[in-house]
Amino acid sequence: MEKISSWEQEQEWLEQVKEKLKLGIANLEPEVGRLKEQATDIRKRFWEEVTVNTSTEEDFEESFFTITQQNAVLSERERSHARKLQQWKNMKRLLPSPYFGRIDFREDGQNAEEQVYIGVSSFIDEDGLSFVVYDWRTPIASLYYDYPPGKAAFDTPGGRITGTMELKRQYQIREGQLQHLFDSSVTIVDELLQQVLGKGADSQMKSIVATIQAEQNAIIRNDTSRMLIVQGAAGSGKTSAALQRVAYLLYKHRERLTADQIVLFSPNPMFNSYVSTVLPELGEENMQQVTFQEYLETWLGQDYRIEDPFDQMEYVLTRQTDRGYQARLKAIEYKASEAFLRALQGYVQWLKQDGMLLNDICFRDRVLISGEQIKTKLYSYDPSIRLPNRVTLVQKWLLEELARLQKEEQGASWVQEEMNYLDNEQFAKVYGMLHREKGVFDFAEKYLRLQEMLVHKRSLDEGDFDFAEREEELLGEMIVKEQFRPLRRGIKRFTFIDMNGLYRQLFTDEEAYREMTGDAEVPELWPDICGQTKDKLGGNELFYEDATPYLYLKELIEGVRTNTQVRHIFVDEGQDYSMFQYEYLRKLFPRARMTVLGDFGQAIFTQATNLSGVGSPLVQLYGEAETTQYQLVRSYRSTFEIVEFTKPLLPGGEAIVPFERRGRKPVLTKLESNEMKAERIVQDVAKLQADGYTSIAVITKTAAESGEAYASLTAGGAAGLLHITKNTPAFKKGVQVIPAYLAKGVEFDAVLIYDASPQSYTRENERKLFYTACTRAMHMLLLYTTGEWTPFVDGVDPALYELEEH
Ligand SMILES: Nc1ncnc2c1ncn2[C@@H]1O[C@H](COP(=O)(O)OP(=O)(O)OP(=O)(O)O)[C@@H](O)[C@H]1O
Repeated sequence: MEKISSWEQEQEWLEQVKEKLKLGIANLEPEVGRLKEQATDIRKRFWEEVTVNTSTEEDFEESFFTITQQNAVLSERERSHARKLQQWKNMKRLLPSPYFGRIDFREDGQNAEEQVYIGVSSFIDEDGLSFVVYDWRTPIASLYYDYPPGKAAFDTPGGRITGTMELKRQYQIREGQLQHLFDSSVTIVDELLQQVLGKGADSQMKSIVATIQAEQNAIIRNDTSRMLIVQGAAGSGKTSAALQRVAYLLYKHRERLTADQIVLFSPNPMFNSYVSTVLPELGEENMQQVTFQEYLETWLGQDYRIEDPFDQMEYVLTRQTDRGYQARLKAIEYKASEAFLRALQGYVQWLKQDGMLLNDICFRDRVLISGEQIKTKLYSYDPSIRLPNRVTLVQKWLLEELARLQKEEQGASWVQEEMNYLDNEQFAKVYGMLHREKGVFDFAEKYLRLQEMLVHKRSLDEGDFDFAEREEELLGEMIVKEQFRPLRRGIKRFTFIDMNGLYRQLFTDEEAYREMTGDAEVPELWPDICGQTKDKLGGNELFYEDATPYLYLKELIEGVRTNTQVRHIFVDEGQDYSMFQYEYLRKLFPRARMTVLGDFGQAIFTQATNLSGVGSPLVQLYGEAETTQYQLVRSYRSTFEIVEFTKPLLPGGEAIVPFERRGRKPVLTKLESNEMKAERIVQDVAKLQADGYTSIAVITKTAAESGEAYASLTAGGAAGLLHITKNTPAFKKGVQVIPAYLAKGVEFDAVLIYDASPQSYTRENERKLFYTACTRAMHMLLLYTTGEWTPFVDGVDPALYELEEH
């Protein structure tokens, strides 16, 4: 390829590439259509083409051979179709914007330099050999992200390649037209990034492939660590890096890894919808997205009503004057701690010797197998066998016992009675069941004949009589079996273990607790904590802070459920998960690698985990050798002015580096009354909208405050406000009223902090909430109060904001 340098040459090249793409698309189009037809056709005619003949061994072999052959042809067609379709889709995706970057690279020892154009997928020329566009995930493309012009190197499966990057160019191409072109040198800031970040917020996240920064690229491409921990400031691109990483892994391991083997844990369902478009935009399928709460519901939802983290948060933030508040706070902290984790492990050791609580297995108000019997059985096994293994043995024994008791039960008088009262419909049902049961299929056939005989009033001969008896026996068996079904199901679900009692038993007195847990430390206010926990359990409810420990204990006793399919777990907002949750995830997904992204500066939940640094428990999860930690300190979301204002809100915030994108300083407005405040906010929102901002959030501290704000702003004349609650399924563009903890992970053009007074934000746990709320703003941040300012603002240099007092 000739060296392309001027704007005209670039335009010409773009036209050529577009032509090539159009040609490629046109060439493939009929083929894609035809292949699809062919595949459906073969599927349709599959059985017409093969005649199955099993009369002799040869015939059978021949049939088998034809089927296998047909199948192979079909699979190949389908594979080829999938490949071609993918190529075709990729070309169509490239057409409006074929590439976003270019590097000219001269490999050491080579004379010629290569011009490498980079886009969202690869495009190979007609010759089938030369790349017109390189996928951003190819090894050579990493040069674009990792280096300024000059000496550079990249890793390939065959080793490291070194050389010199002569040129690094960025393009903005929209609807096939070249709009801008930037050449970067060592000193120039990333102009494309400037442009991208200057745009408005969207209700859905965008991909960042054109402007991935070197520090983010390292995270995206790390493919060696079992555990990858990213601690990054607000707006530093953690979620973005996570999503591009998913796309990278899917590309790199496309032969082995599929999107459903990757799970992303999201902070709330709304966030799911926010990020759900990024991967499809990159031509990849979405990974599985879940919230931890959904997991808890799956495993415990049948037995308990589980509080969700938002209700817990609301309690922590609003119920300071409640009796027992301090104890609950202590409990939340303790139940998320490593100390409690160890205590539960100690408890299971203790249970190995004694103390298991087991439920009677009852049937028709009778105890069939008593808890005592089960206990005796459990402790009769060799004590060196692990508890869950013994529980499994007991389970097996119980199922056998149940089968025996079921047989015995068949002679009981109630069975006879039931049989007499079977109406036609039930009879038919039982008959139907008999028919379905493979083993009694024959019997059912005979039964039919018997019925027929009865209908035709034929007298029964001796043989028939035997048969009727057998029928009765089988009917009896069916009846008992049906009634025993819940018992069997229960045993399979381990309901013979009194889990509620076992968890509750921990929360008795201090001495007993110590004894059962191998001398675990007891937090302050233990008696109150015990009372609260037991009250909840009594009503078959679980506090959020109890749900994971409860599940953890359950798994330690019953054996761990595992999912070996999943290969990658991503945990976003990772600071909001407790060690318990991590420990649980590690056990649940034994074959998965984990990527945890979070910001301790936004750790608004009491059970937060510090992700990085010395003594981070997260590093211990897989051990230091298997863990890589990254720090992201550059903040991309907010303007320079907003970042400078939010930095001092956090201890250690001075390490955060703003990106050079300028805007207005945050505006702090003090008003005399709530009415005036509402009026002013309504005016400000209108002004922001007039200035072209479309995504605006009035952020409150709690859901309760959101309700108030929504009412007072609506009364103040605001129309069409969106009131966001934990049940809102997806983001929409517009003006929203939203509690800070639901705004986690997302962003808005403008943020209005509804009440920045000391009443809302004073306590240490409110500092991070305040920081989280302020850092949602991309371009404008406005704060309001009717009295004093929160002490967190008092600590900020007044030169960093504009103050208006009315
Ligand atoms: N390299 C990049 N190029 C373009 N935009 C970027 C880049 N990195 C981050 N951004 C943008 O910065 C904003 C913040 O990114 P993201 O939400 O991924 O950050 P985060 O670290 O997860 O933030 P938080 O912790 O506050 O939720 C997004 O609008 C994202 O598109």
